[in-house]
Amino acid sequence: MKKVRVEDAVGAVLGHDLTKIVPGEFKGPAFKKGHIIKKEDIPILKGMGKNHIYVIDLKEHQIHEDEAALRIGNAVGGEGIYLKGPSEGKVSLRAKYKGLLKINLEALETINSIELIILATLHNNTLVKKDEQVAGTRIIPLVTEKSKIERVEDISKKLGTVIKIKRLKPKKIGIVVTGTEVYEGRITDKFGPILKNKVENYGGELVDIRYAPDDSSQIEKVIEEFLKEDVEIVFASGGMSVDADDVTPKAIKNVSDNIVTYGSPVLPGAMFMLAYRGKKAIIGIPACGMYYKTTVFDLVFPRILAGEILSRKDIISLAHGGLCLNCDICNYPICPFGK
Ligand SMILES: Nc1nc2c(c(=O)[nH]1)N[C@H]1C(S)=C(S)[C@@H](COP(=O)(O)OP(=O)(O)OC[C@H]3O[C@@H](n4cnc5c(N)ncnc54)[C@H](O)[C@@H]3O)O[C@H]1N2
Ligand code: MOO
Repeated sequence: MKKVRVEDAVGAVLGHDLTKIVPGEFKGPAFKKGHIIKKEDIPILKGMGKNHIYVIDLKEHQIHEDEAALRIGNAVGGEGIYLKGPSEGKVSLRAKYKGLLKINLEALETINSIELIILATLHNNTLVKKDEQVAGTRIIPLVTEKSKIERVEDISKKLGTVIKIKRLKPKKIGIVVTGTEVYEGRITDKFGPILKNKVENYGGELVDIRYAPDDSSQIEKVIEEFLKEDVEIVFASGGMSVDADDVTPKAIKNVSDNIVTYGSPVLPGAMFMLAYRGKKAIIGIPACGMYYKTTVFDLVFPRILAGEILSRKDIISLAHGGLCLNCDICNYPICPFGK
């Protein structure tokens, strides 16, 4: 540390806390270790009886925690991210808009392998709100080598954007509610309104809810109509499991050219189906989607709205964290489900 005149200390980094005491009123640090001295601090320091202070002698190859955190934040934050701070050496990364958080896990791990640098994030694929904090970063000591920050910048360049937010696009959605009991009016449709609500909450554009009995060709006919009307995502609800009348998977199979999965390693959601006709997704939603507040549907649908074409591997990787706790009050996404 170096002793300097207060007047000469502007821009320098304070080497230790400076305590201020006003009898009966205040005792505490007026300036904290690591604070960068500003011009307006000079009269305050003099008023505290400080004509000289100890500052950290920052060498050419070193960087202060505030600047380091800002540089890491700028290097790792991509589309849809803004920075807040630094505050006490930490920079937070926030969402510019509502969307799907994408974390490059390989890059995240590589960056955190650099000693004394930390970057903590929410889980990949979390649906985040505007202004929500999605990550935080800092270095551990007050000062570190510039070369470490340059490594973070290199990793971000080589491995691609580390943290970004994908916007959800308001895709056109058609719902076909299956079940002869509903089609014939024996029971009131409870599934359609629930799915309509989900579409609205996630920001999709509902075209129509149509009905079909447990007859494969009639379900196919409704799906085909939707596809002709430029619907981009079709939901088919019910009839997804093993009963003699469960024909929805067969209907989806017949109208699709790519079956990604029938069955998902998620509970609730075992009987879920995802298929594509070209880029149009056809989603079979089992009746659990009507009963439980959150199911596999909530893990998959935002990703499809964000423009992702999901593979079988994406569905398989839902297994870890795919068991819902089935809480009395559902706090999803603030829970382990889908993480
Ligand atoms: N023996 C087995 N039983 C069940 C299995 C299984 O593998 N073996 N799977 C279970 C799972 S997992 C689910 S999820 C459920 C339901 O699957 P489905 O999608 O086939 O459901 P449905 O048979 O069509 O209907 C079940 C129940 O819900 C009522 N329903 C359906 N749609 C509507 C609607 N639009 N409005 C109101 N009510 C509706 C329907 O009338 C039935 O009562 O199967 C488990 N069983
Ligand atoms: O598809 Mo059922 O989903 O597991 O309750």
